[in-house]
Amino acid sequence: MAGSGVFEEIFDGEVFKYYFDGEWRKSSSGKSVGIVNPTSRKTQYKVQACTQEEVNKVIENAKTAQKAWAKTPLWKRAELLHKAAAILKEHKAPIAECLVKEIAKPAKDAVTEVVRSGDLVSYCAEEGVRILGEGKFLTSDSFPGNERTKYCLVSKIPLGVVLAIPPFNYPVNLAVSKIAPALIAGNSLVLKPPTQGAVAALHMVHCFHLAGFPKGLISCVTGKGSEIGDFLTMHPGVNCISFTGGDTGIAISKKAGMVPLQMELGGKDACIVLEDADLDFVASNIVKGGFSYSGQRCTAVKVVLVMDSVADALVEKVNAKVAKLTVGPPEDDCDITPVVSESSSNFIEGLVLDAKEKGATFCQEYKRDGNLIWPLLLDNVRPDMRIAWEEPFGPVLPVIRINSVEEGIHHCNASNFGLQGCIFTRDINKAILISDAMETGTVQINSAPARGPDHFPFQGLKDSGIGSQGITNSINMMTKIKSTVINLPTPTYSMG
Ligand SMILES: NC(=O)C1=CN([C@@H]2O[C@H](COP(=O)(O)OP(=O)(O)OC[C@H]3O[C@@H](n4cnc5c(N)ncnc54)[C@H](OP(=O)(O)O)[C@@H]3O)[C@@H](O)[C@H]2O)C=CC1
Ligand SMILES: O=C(O)[C@H](O)COP(=O)(O)O
Repeated sequence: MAGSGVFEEIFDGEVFKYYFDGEWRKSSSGKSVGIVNPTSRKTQYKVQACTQEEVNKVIENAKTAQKAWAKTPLWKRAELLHKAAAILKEHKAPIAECLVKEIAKPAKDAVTEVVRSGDLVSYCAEEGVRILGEGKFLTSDSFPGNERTKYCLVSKIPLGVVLAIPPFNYPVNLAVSKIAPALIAGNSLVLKPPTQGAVAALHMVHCFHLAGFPKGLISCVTGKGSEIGDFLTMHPGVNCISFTGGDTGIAISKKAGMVPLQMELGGKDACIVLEDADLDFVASNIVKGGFSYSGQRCTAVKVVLVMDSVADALVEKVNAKVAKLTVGPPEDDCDITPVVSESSSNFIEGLVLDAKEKGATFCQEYKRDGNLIWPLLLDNVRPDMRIAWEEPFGPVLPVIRINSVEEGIHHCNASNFGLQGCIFTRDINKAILISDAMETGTVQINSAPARGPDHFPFQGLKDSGIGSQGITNSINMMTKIKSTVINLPTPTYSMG
């Protein structure tokens, strides 16, 4: 059960505590924030509503802890991360239980998220000792007019305090994807978890606590993003922000100071299907890509752009598979579970009603019970419908019929988003041409979009983000280059 066993100290019996200076504490605000279970729609857990004063102390503390951590040998940092990864995996069951209750993630996927997170932390430790242990050596004589009198030693140094803000859909995995690179690179880390998913994140942080990281190096403050978010992101003590979420990220990037930003935001991932594609294979990918975790993935297939000549056949195959999806509570490991909140369900319903009014073909009857929305394929969607452009973040997938590849590319590139896209065809030459023309951070050929494996670069163009994630890129992003130049009194050429 959440907050029991080794996790007892993170819970006061009513409210989960926040983590500061290596200890679990209650906020002086005396206030808490409720976390509503998307399935029961009742308050499941409560977390502390931290104050600005507490945020100030956490950041001050993180600053001090970072100085000592930067002097800790790289292999020791890696050793602690490996330990945290093992503890995380050992306690996958209670953490997964929180994911089921807080964000209605299907039971098996919840366990997978925790295990994947442990693997990510270990991989990051290994990658860190390799790439941070290497630098560059340059000599001056390669630039015109110079003799070989200067040796430049280039290394990577930490940034300081990294602020990590993950979204609700992967509160553990998208938290460790920021925590592990920050720590291996010698930074300290302040985590502000999403409210839905905060309790799973607090359990994950306790695994780092149990691993024995120095006091103050990792902290976790809870509270509503709308209340403490701006204070955190605009705080002068923060040296880097790594954020994953929706449009909030655009607002943060306008307000944040002169600090490096890593922003992974929304997407409208297009799936372009050509006439020669294997339609059974495509249908499986569309159903998995569009409906897993009820479409609440930034990398979900969010619009199908299919050549008209094969559209009827494809839609029939997709419908046959949609009919087999199980719908119900996450505890039963159903394919389709309630979406995260009532406001999210209402938003999705708004997109569905707009499509209905404008004449889309409903392949299934629209059905909703509370936050549970049955999977729905909308055929013959046209560009004047909101669902053609907006991200439902739910189990509703639009199909747009196209008459040329150019039409598909045009629709994809007219979007404000540019996260991922995918192409299905047996013609690899055509696939490469289309991939090059698509304005997205990643294009998958013959597979639905996906972020993983977690060491692959992951980035969005346009409103989908700034910078690139993936283990190696995140480590690099959370460091700065430092040069030390050795100046010699006389030129020296090797072997000369
Ligand atoms: N590209 C990618 O990698 C991914 C993108 N996403 C995108 O995220 C969205 C869904 O996630 P969701 O959690 O709803 O996204 P939000 O943008 O609503 O929230 C993300 C995080 O920001 C916090 N937050 C809210 N307001 C502020 C603020 N003013 N300052 C700082 N932080 C704030 C939230 O806290 P709180 O919960 O307390 O409000 C949460 O921790 C979708 O658009 C999806 O596409 C999701 C996953 C991956
Ligand atoms: O948050 C998201 O939606 C993820 O970044 C997508 O991850 P996945 O493709 O591995 O599900």
